[in-house]
Amino acid sequence: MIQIALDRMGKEECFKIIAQINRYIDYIEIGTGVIKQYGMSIVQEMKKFYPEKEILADMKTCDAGKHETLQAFEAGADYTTVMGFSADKTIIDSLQVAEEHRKHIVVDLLGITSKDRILELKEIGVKAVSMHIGKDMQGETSLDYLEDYLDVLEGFTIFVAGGIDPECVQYFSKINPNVYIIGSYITGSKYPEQAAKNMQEVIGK
Ligand SMILES: O=C([C@H](O)CO)[C@H](O)[C@H](O)COP(=O)(O)O
Repeated sequence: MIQIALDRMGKEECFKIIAQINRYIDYIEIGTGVIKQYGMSIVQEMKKFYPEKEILADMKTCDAGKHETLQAFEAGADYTTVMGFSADKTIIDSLQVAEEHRKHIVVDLLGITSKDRILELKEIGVKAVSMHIGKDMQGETSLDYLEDYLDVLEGFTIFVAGGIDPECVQYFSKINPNVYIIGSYITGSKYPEQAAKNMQEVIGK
């Protein structure tokens, strides 16, 4: 499945892109910077326009788990993100809110290299994780490391993110992701619809 990540763009452009690529995507991510710009109202509007899509608010919560998770769900998000390096209490509080609302938490593993931490996350009840290479580290990180995590990722729903384009899908596919998060390859393209179609063809449904 494909999640489009809407980052570094204005509200009008976010809606324009989704209108163009709607048929190729399953999840719509409202990026962290976009939420910082517009607040929770853009999450609310996106869900109103696309109720059939899974809406993920990329809150990147690292403290005040209960409050921020509630903010995302009350705005209509189906998924919200919590950072893997957060205190266990933050993650557990977020998971609890998700359970109460029958919604979902994706724990973002940005910056986490310890397999033990991933196993701890499983212990405390995390169901979905995102193997994420941050914007500022893309191009500096060899993607070969991904398959070293296959054993500890077993049993999680796996999201992958970080500069994914048709050429590097082969590296990410080694960990059998459930959801590919694609941002700039589509949103930075002159032809977003064609780019989204390319990704769908490479990834398959
Ligand atoms: O989470 C993201 C990043 O930290 C910027 O906020 C992006 O949504 C994610 O990396 C996907 O975008 P691309 O890397 O541009 O594909």
